[in-house]
Amino acid sequence: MLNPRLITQLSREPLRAFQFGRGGCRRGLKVAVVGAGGGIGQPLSLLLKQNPHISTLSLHDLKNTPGVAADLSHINTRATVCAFEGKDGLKKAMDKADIVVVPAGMPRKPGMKREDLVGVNASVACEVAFAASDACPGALLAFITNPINVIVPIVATILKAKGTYDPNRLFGVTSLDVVRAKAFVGDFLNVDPQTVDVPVIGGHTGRTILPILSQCDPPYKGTDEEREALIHRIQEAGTEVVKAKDGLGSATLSMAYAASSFVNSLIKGIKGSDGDECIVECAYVESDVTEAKFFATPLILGPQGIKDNIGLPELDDVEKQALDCMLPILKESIEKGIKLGEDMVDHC
Ligand SMILES: NC(=O)C1=CN([C@@H]2O[C@H](COP(=O)(O)OP(=O)(O)OC[C@H]3O[C@@H](n4cnc5c(N)ncnc54)[C@H](O)[C@@H]3O)[C@@H](O)[C@H]2O)C=CC1
Ligand SMILES: O=C([O-])CC(=O)C(=O)O
Repeated sequence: MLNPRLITQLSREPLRAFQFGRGGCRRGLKVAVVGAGGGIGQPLSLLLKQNPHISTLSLHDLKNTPGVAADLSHINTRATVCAFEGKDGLKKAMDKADIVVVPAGMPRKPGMKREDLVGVNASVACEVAFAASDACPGALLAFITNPINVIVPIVATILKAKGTYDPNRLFGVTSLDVVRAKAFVGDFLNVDPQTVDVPVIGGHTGRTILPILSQCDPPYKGTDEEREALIHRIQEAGTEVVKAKDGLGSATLSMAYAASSFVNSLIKGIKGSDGDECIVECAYVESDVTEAKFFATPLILGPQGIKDNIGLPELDDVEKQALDCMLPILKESIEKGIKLGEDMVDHC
């Protein structure tokens, strides 16, 4: 066990890389968490430490990762935990990673929209995209950083300019919308939410979050008013948490749960499914399913990331109207992201 004074001393060293566990990082599936010291990053790292397929869990943040890594390294599961800090540590943390999951960046405060975070968070995404191009060009990249609708097009544009873009390997994580839809529908129907299946398509702000209740399993039964209220609650659930936390940030624990489930599915895809099992997750990816160049739909995951885009679920008339309403909003965010990405290619 490393004693805390040694960690403090080490953290002043310029290399800023530490390994905890038996004999350093072992070969195997490597998952890097960028933003690992934050509200989402810490519980997400805890959940990922429990995945037996991960042999190296590589934690990066601007500071404080040695403490988080030392703490996690005492858990008796397979993954060796490595800690990296600062800008210099980013590429080292991501070196030859199989999966990079990114909960780095600023969260909302009450009164803010997710879009208000672009100014700060675009540069974080840009740094990660540049580092990924050099350190792990074949990795699956899962961005949690808001606003997802803009951040993913920024990253795609930068990766394209660097010649390392593979649309099957870049994901905006929207699984919290699915987790919430399952929780709220389960509550409404008075059934175990784990047994609920409901696709959520589109993007990750307000009206661009579209739960397809017509395809819910078990079938959703409610009046039109109840259905409208339920959809509105799913769309505004992030704001519900921001208000409840009253200035102390946005969803962290439910997001960590949703992101770890998503990463576990990516891992299942990489490892190959057992028999006929199909690994399906909704995520915001490059898409030709609608007029929007990026769009979340259910995806089949495989060893190279997206194996197949299942496309739009069947929609009823109300859902078709909601889709028409959301597309201009989503397209504007995507254009903004592409433009920002082009501007950042030379300046990041
Ligand atoms: N996709 C989704 O469904 C959700 C997305 N989010 C977003 O996730 C992001 C993180 O949220 P929290 O963990 O609550 O925030 P937080 O502030 O608690 O943690 C963010 C961490 O990122 C680190 N960071 C900032 N810039 C960095 C950089 N350049 N390199 C490495 N690390 C850096 C910070 O030091 C901090 O530890 C926010 O943008 C938030 O809006 C939050 C909830 C749901
Ligand atoms: O609402 C926020 O700012 C965080 C988020 O994306 C969510 O909880 O869905």
